[in-house]
Amino acid sequence: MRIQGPVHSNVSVIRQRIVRVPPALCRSARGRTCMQVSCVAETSEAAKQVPKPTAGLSTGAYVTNSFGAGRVSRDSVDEEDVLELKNLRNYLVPRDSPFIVDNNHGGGFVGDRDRIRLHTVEFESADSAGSFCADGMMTQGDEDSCILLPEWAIRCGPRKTIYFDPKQVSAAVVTCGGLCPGLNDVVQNIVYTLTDYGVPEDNILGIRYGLRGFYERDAKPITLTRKYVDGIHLKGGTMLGTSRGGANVKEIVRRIDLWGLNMVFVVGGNGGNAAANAISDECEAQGVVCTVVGVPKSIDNDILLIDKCFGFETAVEEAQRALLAAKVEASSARNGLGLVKLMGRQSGFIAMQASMASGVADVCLIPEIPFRIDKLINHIAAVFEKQGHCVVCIAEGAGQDILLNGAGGTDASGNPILADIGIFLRNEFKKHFKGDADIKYIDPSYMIRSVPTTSNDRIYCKVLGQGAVHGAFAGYTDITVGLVNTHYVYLPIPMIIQAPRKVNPKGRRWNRLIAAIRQPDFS
Ligand SMILES: Nc1ncnc2c1ncn2[C@@H]1O[C@H](COP(=O)(O)OP(=O)(O)O)[C@@H](O)[C@H]1O
Ligand SMILES: O=P(O)(O)OC[C@H]1O[C@](O)(COP(=O)(O)O)[C@@H](O)[C@@H]1O
Repeated sequence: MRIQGPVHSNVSVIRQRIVRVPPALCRSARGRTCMQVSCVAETSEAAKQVPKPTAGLSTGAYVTNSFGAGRVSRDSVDEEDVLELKNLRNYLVPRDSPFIVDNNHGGGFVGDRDRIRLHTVEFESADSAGSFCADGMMTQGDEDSCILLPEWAIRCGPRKTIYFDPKQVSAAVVTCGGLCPGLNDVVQNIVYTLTDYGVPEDNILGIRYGLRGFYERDAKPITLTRKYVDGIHLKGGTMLGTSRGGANVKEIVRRIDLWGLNMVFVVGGNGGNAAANAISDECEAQGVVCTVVGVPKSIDNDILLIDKCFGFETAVEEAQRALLAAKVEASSARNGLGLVKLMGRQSGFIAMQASMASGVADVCLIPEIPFRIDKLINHIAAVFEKQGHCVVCIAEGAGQDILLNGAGGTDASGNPILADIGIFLRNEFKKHFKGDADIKYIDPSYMIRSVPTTSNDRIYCKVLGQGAVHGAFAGYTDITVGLVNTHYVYLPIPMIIQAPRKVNPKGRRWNRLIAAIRQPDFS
């Protein structure tokens, strides 16, 4: 549907509120994420400079940032402290959900005001582990990058009131970026859920080979029927195809308009969600009423706020197999050294979790934590001394700073092209240990991301596929769906694409690993 003039979607971001913080509240904020606020408020001169509450806004203790308001005190929670979502409801006609007849199979519905708490831990003091940035998220893995978040996120799920007539829905599904276990599962469940609402099968398009498939002549979209997607979850990869680059957003929106699409589902990572956001904005600018919903995919698990991306658990399962193989090889040789390189361009989640899960890694190196080769080699020598062999796990993005010939440049999507740290380290180890170590190098990267999902991920993908469609029928747009604090929520896409999520070098998860494997500091 096209309307005259630009669509002004019905508010999305938190209302801007800058509220004076009483010193008492600042103290109760335990000197953590609200630092910026409390520092200002504790000095009386500075406090005078903090704007007074705007008329009509309830007094609370919040500070605004680009996408949300940060909570300062739980006492002051009010109705609006929630990550609001964009919606197109002003342009759509509300109606009953078709599932109302049997109260959604007896399971009931989710209300628009149902919400999930984003701040779940109450810390005793600023000394408690993890208390820093407790009311927010870190975008860069360091303390300066802490962004405050509101208290709540809107719950994902089916609503009693929907904003599209299922018979009039024309939807498209696209997968983009690198492979990840579960892409087919998500596509399948989007199709199943759309047809459950009553969307005619002929009206569901599968876009081929990523975003370029919207407009490239040699990759015509396919019709996604239930029969077509039956059983696709048993295979790895994506039956739609994927690619990097090709995000010609104007051209994409031209096709959306031409084909009369009113729902677009983008299954992608930080890049894919950025594309979804750009498509949503362009639709808005051109007055095209189409809801755009992302499903966050990242084998690197590097999406802000999301507990874990679909496929990540499967990837860890596969990755730890490579570590187990490295252990068998290494422990069968005198001074055996098993070196395993895993994916993780900017975030070391796979390496960290696989190392922890395997119980055989002696060293884990991730992009977030720099290391020195001499210190690493000394440690490996010490491990040889103690146990006769050593297993080293390295994420592909680690140690890029020490590589002599960085690959440089970017791929078609603008992601940095990395130099091969695995080969480099293997050569360095060979140079150093000469004939005194038996080095086996394993790079299972593409094997890991091409497998079908394990059962937990399969279930997760089902919920995400269903949730994406429920969000679209609810009239929301520019949203993504994910598991946050073990609940399914909708998040505004601009919130999650600010930066890739990283392992917190001072966090409990990393700390548990290095304690378990007794890894010293290599910096
Ligand atoms: N900032 C952006 N704006 C619009 N499109 C983008 C942006 N970043 C990436 N894309 C597009 O999103 C798609 C997927 O991005 P990519 O980085 O390859 O994978 P991922 O979605 O896994 O991060 C590509 O087609 C890419 O061109
Ligand atoms: O060889 P490709 O397809 O560019 O993929 C390599 C990259 O894909 C990843 O697995 C995931 O990247 P995306 O999330 O951008 O798809 C990275 O870990 C890895 O660097």
